[in-house]
Amino acid sequence: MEIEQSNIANLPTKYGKFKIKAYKQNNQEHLAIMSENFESLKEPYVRIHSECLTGDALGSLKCDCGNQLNLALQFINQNGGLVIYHRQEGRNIGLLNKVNAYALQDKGRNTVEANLELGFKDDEREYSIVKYILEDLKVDKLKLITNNPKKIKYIESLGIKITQRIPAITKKNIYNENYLNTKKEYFGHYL
Ligand SMILES: Nc1nc2c(ncn2[C@@H]2O[C@H](COP(=O)(O)OP(=O)(O)OP(=O)(O)O)[C@@H](O)[C@H]2O)c(=O)[nH]1
Ligand SMILES: [Zn+2]
Repeated sequence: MEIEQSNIANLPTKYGKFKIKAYKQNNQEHLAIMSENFESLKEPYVRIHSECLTGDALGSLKCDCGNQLNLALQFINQNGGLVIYHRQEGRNIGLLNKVNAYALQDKGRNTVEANLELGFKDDEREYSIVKYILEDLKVDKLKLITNNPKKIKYIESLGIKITQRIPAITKKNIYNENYLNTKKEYFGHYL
């Protein structure tokens, strides 16, 4: 697998100062966003955040992604660690297909039914680039910020030790209630 890497650069943000490094694999560009003390940490906090343009950049209320990203950046800036911004939009079906899935949700399908109706699996994400980034940054032990038990299993199956799970819970609203219920009941998220 051919992976291109950037140099490390400074990124001051409203949450505080970070260092960033980019990785490119098959036209998907991912980002490692590190706290300034990252190199000195033996067991960093890590958030693997799947891209959600509508939630992360547009303030969509249909999901919890934007709030989870804000929380994670704030937490990691204060407590030390790494956010991997994993550019697998729409659980890796891409933005156009996610909008089609949203159109089906407007007609009453839930997030899983919509994916299946479009011919996709319920979740198309894969984590090989995450393994690569963690190895590159010399992380073999971490505290993972997630509610997703499947994500924990995937990361552990890559040979990475998770010593603690930190919940990433955000507020419900009338637009994301169904989405969060499906995550809890179908995917088994700790919500
Ligand atoms: N296909 C599809 N993807 C969605 C939908 N809503 C959000 N997403 C994507 O779902 C991904 C986030 O996955 P989630 O299931 O919310 O959470 P997770 O990453 O598995 O688990 P956490 O670590 O607990 O956040 C992002 O890539 C979003 O773009 C949807 O209705 N359909
Ligand atoms: Zn989202």
